[in-house]
Amino acid sequence: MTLQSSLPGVELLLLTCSCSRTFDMASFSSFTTASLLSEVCIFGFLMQNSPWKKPKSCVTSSLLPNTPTKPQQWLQVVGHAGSFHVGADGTLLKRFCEGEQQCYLRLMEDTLRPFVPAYHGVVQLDEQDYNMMDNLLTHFSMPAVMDCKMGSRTYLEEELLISREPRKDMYEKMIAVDPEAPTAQERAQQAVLKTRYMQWRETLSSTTSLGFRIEGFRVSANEECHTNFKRTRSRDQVMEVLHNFVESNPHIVWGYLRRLKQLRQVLETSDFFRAHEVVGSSLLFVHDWTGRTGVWMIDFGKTAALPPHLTLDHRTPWVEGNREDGYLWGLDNLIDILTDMLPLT
Ligand SMILES: O=P(O)(O)O[C@H]1[C@H](O)[C@@H](OP(=O)(O)O)[C@H](OP(=O)(O)O)[C@@H](OP(=O)(O)O)[C@H]1O
Ligand SMILES: Nc1ncnc2c1ncn2[C@@H]1O[C@H](COP(=O)(O)OP(=O)(O)O)[C@@H](O)[C@H]1O
Repeated sequence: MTLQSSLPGVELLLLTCSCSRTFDMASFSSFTTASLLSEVCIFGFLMQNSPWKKPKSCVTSSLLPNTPTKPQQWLQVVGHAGSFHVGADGTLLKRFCEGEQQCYLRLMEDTLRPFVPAYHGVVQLDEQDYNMMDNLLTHFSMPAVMDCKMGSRTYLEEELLISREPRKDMYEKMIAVDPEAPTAQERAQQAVLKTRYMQWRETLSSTTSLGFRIEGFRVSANEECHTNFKRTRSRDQVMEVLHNFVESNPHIVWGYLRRLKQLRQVLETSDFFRAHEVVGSSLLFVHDWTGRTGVWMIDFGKTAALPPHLTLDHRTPWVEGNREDGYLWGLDNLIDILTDMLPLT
């Protein structure tokens, strides 16, 4: 397979991946380390400037001015702090997750490939593995970026079955939004179960009512990231946020609609999509002042392969056991709302 990358080691790496669907992680990692040594040196250099350990929302990063390659901007709208490094040549490193790696390997051979960041294999940095992928902001100029979490459920079914300790951090996040939300028992424990927290977030936002929610966006480089959408639930509220993101520019809305309709068409026939429960995955919206727009699927950390006898239509409402995720239902609603944002002709 030929890859869109100027990194020779990376090409070699993916050739290895695509030849063998199952491989030994340990030998894969050491191969990676050896073949990408020069890249890792560059990443080591970049680490001094990386957003490691910064707060969870909206982390910006750019490469040093004397970096030999084109300077890159990167913005983390939401997600776990400390999971990313900006790589060289338009790449991004995300802390390794084997499930996500498996998804990217399959996606590189699926019709969805143009709708996800190109995947370049695993690299190792300070004994930590990373999945290496394209930085989707690379070809934009001072882009506006929005993260929409897709689907009507944000936790895996299997998480319901695992009995976990109630969490104090989630209790704190809950009362920060609504001090009345915890039950008497949760208040006494000062802790909530993760699935209870996730379900509360779903019903408070548009996840339950529309099958997607806006996690955050930033319109221009000199402004803050907006992430205060935990209570953005109704269709009208969502539309208002989308208007703010596109600055009511119909040209941008058209661009996004075209892309989302193409994505929907491909999702409806994708082998990968039919055979996976896609939970917690986002659509990353990117546009810039030139009018360029793009949307990609990102975050496959909680995307799980289904047993061979099971397929999903991604629109049927979820009941425990059917594993439906509401992804396409959410995409239908998102397309509908964007369509209603266009001026009447
Ligand atoms: O958005 P807030 O309200 O902060 O809640 C977050 C998100 O739901 C994360 O999901 P995602 O990664 O899909 O954005 C989830 O990560 P995972 O479920 O992926 O782990 C976090 O769980 P913890 O990582 O367990 O804290 C949870 O605390
Ligand atoms: N390939 C990418 N290109 C550009 N930005 C990305 C890419 N992947 C993730 N991001 C940025 O990082 C954020 C968090 O990504 P995500 O994969 O959802 O992380 P987490 O698994 O920690 O939730 C996104 O909202 C987006 O801003």
